[in-house]
Amino acid sequence: MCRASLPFSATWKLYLERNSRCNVFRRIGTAGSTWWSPQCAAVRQGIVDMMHRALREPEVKSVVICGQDGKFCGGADIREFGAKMSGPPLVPMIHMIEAAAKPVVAAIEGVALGGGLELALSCHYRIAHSKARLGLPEVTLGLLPGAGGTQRLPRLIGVPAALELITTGRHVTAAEALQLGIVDEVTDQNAVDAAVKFAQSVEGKSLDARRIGTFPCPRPPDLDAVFEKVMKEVRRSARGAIAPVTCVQAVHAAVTLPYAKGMERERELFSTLFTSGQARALQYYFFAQRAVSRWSTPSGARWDTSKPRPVRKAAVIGLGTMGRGISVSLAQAGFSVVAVETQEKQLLEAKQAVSGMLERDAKRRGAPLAHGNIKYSCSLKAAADVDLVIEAVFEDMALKKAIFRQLSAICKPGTFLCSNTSALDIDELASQTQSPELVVGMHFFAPAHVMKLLEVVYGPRSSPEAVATAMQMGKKIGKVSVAVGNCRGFVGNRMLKPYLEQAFFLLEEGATPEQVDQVLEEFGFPMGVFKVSDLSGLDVGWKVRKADGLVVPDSTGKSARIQGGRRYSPLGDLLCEQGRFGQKTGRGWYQYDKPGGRVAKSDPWLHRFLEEYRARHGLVARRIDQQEVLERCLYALINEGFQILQDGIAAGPEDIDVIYVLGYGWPRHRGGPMFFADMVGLDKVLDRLERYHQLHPDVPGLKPCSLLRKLAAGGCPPIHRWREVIQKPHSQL
Ligand SMILES: CC/C=C\CC(=O)SCCNC(=O)CCNC(=O)[C@H](O)C(C)(C)COP(=O)(O)OP(=O)(O)OC[C@H]1O[C@@H](n2cnc3c(N)ncnc32)[C@H](O)[C@@H]1OP(=O)(O)O
Repeated sequence: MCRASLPFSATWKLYLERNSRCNVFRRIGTAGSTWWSPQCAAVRQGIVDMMHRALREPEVKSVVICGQDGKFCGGADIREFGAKMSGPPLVPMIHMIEAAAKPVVAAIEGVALGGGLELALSCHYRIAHSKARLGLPEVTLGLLPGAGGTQRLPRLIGVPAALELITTGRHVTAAEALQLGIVDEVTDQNAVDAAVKFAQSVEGKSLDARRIGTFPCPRPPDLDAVFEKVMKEVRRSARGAIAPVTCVQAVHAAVTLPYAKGMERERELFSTLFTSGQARALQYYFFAQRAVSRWSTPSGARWDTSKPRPVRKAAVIGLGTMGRGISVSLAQAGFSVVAVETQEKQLLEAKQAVSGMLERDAKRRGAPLAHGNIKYSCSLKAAADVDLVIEAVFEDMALKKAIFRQLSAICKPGTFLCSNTSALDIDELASQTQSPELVVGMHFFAPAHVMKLLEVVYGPRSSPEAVATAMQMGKKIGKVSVAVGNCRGFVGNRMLKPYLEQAFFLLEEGATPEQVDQVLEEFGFPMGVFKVSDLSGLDVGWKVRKADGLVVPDSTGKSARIQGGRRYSPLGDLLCEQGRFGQKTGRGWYQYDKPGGRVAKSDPWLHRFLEEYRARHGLVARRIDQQEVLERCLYALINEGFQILQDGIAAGPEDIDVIYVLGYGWPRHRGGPMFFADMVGLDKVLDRLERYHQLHPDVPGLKPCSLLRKLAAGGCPPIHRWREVIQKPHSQL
């Protein structure tokens, strides 16, 4: 028996067990990480050498490949993808294992992902621990499984199931893997011991039927129709991402070509993806999503020095759409929840709605119901003994202030008071309380129980403990929490403002909502800016603009287009004055078949309205090309992102990018707005902004931010080096 041990990324070691009785382990190789690094090369070399030796030595009858520290293999080290590959290549190694004349068994504990699963698929048998997860997540990194995964998996589990796993990158449990036929056995006991036992039980048996590469690929009878349908669906949901489409092409090759030719095709397709900008973007995003948990604030508070306080019981104040979603999230994560709504009728409605949401979700996930965790009350006093409160009432500063004053008097000392405000000043709320250091923002995104993003907003007085507690709370309820500073709109909504503003200006200059939306959707947003506005309700922004004094009594007059010396578009206000609030009224930038309708249709009324508006203001419509639409909307948003970095509101570009991908539909395969700027070239973004600002000097949002100028003047350093430039001003304070 030869036992080769393959740990995931931390330390790679390879052991030889001469025979299972004498248990002599010999270390063959140790490495820092995975397939691509020189250390990985040592691992591959170790496997190759060990396999040769195991096959040569007559006393070795079978081989078990297992991981170290309870993890089989998480696949390639993504950080090493740029490096030159050395050592034995992966694919021949996999073929060598499959061709072995002695049984090779994979003992899968922890994870078998990507190249790790492909290695397991080259083994003759796979035994998994019941808690193991398996998958081919390459597509989420802009790649395809390039070590035979696209050719072997369909041969093993059939084309439809393989297509689903490969194009989504979904991880499956050991139980599902068994059901699908990916593994041969699942055990609750020690998987390595089980694999050793299994290997001994199959010693000497024929392996002819165990080499997946030799299997014929099952061919669906209606092959063309199946692939046409899948391709259509994948193209629709990929929104411009190339990897899922390429994955389908690779699986198609498995069905239509002999194995060796299919492998060649897989390699060709893999190479095109490997060097693509989308793969770079997705791999950047993979690390960005992990980097945001290592938060820091300009005052020096940090994730590794700030200790969160335990939270067992939390209150949600205000049970509108957001409060309901937040209550559901908390209850599902096992928190005791006190849900407060002051009006009896609304409380009852909310209770029914929350119960319905919990029931539907429990059914969908096959999980137990979390009803028992929620107590409903009409009184704020019910929050007296909670550890943390999330206020989620209307976006009205006076109302929120009154609630914070009351909560400060009612809640036990030390209770964290959080607001779900999407834009209002956290410091102003904190100033209403006796302990401003306990106040932070927890900005959820609608629907709050579904959306993965949480902006945790620290004010100048928020304690590191309060930030750490809110960040940890977010993690516990399954959100990706991003710590951001306090300013109007924080990061996400602040950047949205110049984006929306440009969209309005483009309409004034001759574009239509359909044209602007089409350009943005082709870029990869699920919905263009006007469709999103219709969905969220045009009255929301109108209310804010009114509160800001931007909406003048006569929005049709000439002066309405200038506010505070800068260009302003009253188009949104004019629509609201007509009662056009979007989907909810059946009319907005588009028309819908009924109030609440969802399918946006072009509205001739709106086009006439735009023409009349332009005529009234002496604006001559011009032809606006796609490039201008995209650049003006996106570069204005990106420019605000640089300003946010300069102001220290976000600690790094990763924070902004994660917020935009998870909260605002920015296409993941484009990495996020700041990554996109890096890809386009900071000098090019600067140049275009300068040009647009020259043409529109009354639009401050188009004036390039000095951080962007500084980065461009400094030779456009790559995005991972921006922090060095950003952090300098803070360190000099
Ligand atoms: C021919 C082609 C051959 C092979 C192609 C491939 O194999 S591509 C890679 C396929 N594998 C993956 O995509 C796995 C990605 N990782 C994960 O899904 C999770 O990290 C995992 C393994 C399930 C562990 O999750 P957990 O929540 O326990 O930890 P976390 O995600 O926070 O990760 C811990 C740190 O490890 C870093 N890391 C994880 N995976 C990789 C990787 N593949 N390469 C490099 N680094 C990886 C992760 O970034 C964390 O470190 P940090 O410093 O915090 O960023």
